[in-house]
Amino acid sequence: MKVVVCDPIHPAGFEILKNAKDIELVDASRTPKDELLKVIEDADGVITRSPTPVDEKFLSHAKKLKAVVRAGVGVDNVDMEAASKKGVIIMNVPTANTLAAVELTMAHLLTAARSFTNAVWNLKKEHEWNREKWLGIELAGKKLGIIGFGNIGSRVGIRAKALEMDVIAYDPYIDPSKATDLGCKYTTDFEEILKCDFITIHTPKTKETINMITKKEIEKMKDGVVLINCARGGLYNEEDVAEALKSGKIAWLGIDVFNKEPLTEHPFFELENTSVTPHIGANTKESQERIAIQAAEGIIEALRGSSYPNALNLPINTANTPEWVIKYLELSQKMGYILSQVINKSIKKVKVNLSGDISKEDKSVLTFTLVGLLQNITENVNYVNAEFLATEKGIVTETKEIKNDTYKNLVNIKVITDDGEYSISGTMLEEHPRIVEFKDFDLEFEPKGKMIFFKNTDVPGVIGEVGMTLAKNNINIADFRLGRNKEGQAMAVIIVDNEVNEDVLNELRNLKAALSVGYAEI
Ligand SMILES: NC(=O)c1ccc[n+]([C@@H]2O[C@H](COP(=O)([O-])OP(=O)(O)OC[C@H]3O[C@@H](n4cnc5c(N)ncnc54)[C@H](O)[C@@H]3O)[C@@H](O)[C@H]2O)c1
Ligand SMILES: O=C(O)CC[C@@H](O)C(=O)O
Repeated sequence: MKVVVCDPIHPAGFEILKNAKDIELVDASRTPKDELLKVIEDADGVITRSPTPVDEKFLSHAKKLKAVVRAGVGVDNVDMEAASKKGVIIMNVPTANTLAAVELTMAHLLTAARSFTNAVWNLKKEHEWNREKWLGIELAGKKLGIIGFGNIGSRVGIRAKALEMDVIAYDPYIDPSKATDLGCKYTTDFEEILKCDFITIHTPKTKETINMITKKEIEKMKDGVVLINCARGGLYNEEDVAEALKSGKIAWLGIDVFNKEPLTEHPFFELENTSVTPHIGANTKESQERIAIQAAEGIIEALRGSSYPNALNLPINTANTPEWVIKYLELSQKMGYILSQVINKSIKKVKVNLSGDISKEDKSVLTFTLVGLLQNITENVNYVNAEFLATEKGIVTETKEIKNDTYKNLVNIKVITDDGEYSISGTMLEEHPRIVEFKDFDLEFEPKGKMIFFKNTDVPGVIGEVGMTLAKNNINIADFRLGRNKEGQAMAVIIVDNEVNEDVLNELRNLKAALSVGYAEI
């Protein structure tokens, strides 16, 4: 399997990839981005950092791509929808660079308080001894507003508390105790953040957070406020912030990330009251080593199919899913796969009816069912793209909770095609997967092996005729299950040991009592 490393990573990551016997490593970390598109054409996996956008263009060139590891946190440069449609699994390395980003934020905060970079520059490069000019302010006793109180924001809070700042956290998506347990105030009132002496942002770049600070918000801020952004370019509107820096409304901006990167010219670089760094939040020896190791291990595991650490577009996080749920998901996929083999008309609708605790997992059950169902219809279907592919094929899907008094949990799949409805139900009996209904007939069998589904009018002698036909073709019956209905019909599921070809199935179809004959193999 070919893994292309698209951006520089720590040597420890290269070492792991080189030592993996089943991996062919291509180091394209110094390859110009337009040439990279050629290199990734036959890549099974790639490792990227922020300079490599994983967009439609990238994805359309990488025809064999199965997984991408973003060696860092932010995935704002990954087209998640396009990747999911193509069945490409996207993973990131979420906490390996947290401390590095936290410490850079603290550096910008302290720099802002003491005009540190300017004082250093003034003495070293301009050779001036200016003690009066570099009059700073103390962080102690000042209010720090933190927007986004996740891995980085919360640790900035801890450090700011140690510097005796009053910390206010704004993050509508956390439990307030995450902030209050650390001695920080929690607010849902954004205006309260705007009234702080220092404001730092640590959110992902989303539709909601782009331009979170614009002229309108700046007007509500204190005169002489300090802004820090070590998260993503564009969370603060660059033009509006530049204007306020010029007027002195904002006393200082500490910034590591920009709307367009890389860049060497920017209005912020021309201003004295800014500290600017070239997106080095994650750049410490320790963090880069951790990231590279985790990224290399992650891509290998994903390509081997053993696990998908920190996958962002999988329908379920297998690490956190209870074993019993996984068994039901596997059963749903098998049931979908059985139906895909007996149905020969195009699918119009898939209904997943669930009963018991499994009904809480309806989305995952639907995904696994679709993977099974589409297996024979579509190439490269997987858990990431199954729903997209179903929608693309015009298949309507629906999940519903139903009542059943017989089983603790039940999964019923109904597939509607041009020639009618196909139904299959399954459950786990003493931890073993069992089909308990097929095409509205109650019967019980294990979804395994070579299965003939024989539907007939319920008249004497049919079982004998079926047995004779199979025997004549040297097909041994391993198991025989029968279900009957009130309309005088029967359904047999015959599990056989030997190959069953179309001629044998046609012989069975020609038996007088036969109504329909299907075949599936798992
Ligand atoms: N400069 C760098 O090199 C560097 C390094 C690492 C991370 N980052 C960036 O830092 C940011 C934070 O990373 P993290 O690891 O702390 O992520 P995280 O997911 O742990 O935390 C993000 C927090 O933002 C919150 N949030 C989301 N939308 C919000 C909104 N509208 N308002 C308020 N809060 C909101 C979330 O609830 C979450 O708690 C990301 O953008 C990441 O890409 C930058
Ligand atoms: O080094 C990088 O690729 C970006 C690091 C950082 O912005 C991240 O999101 O993890």
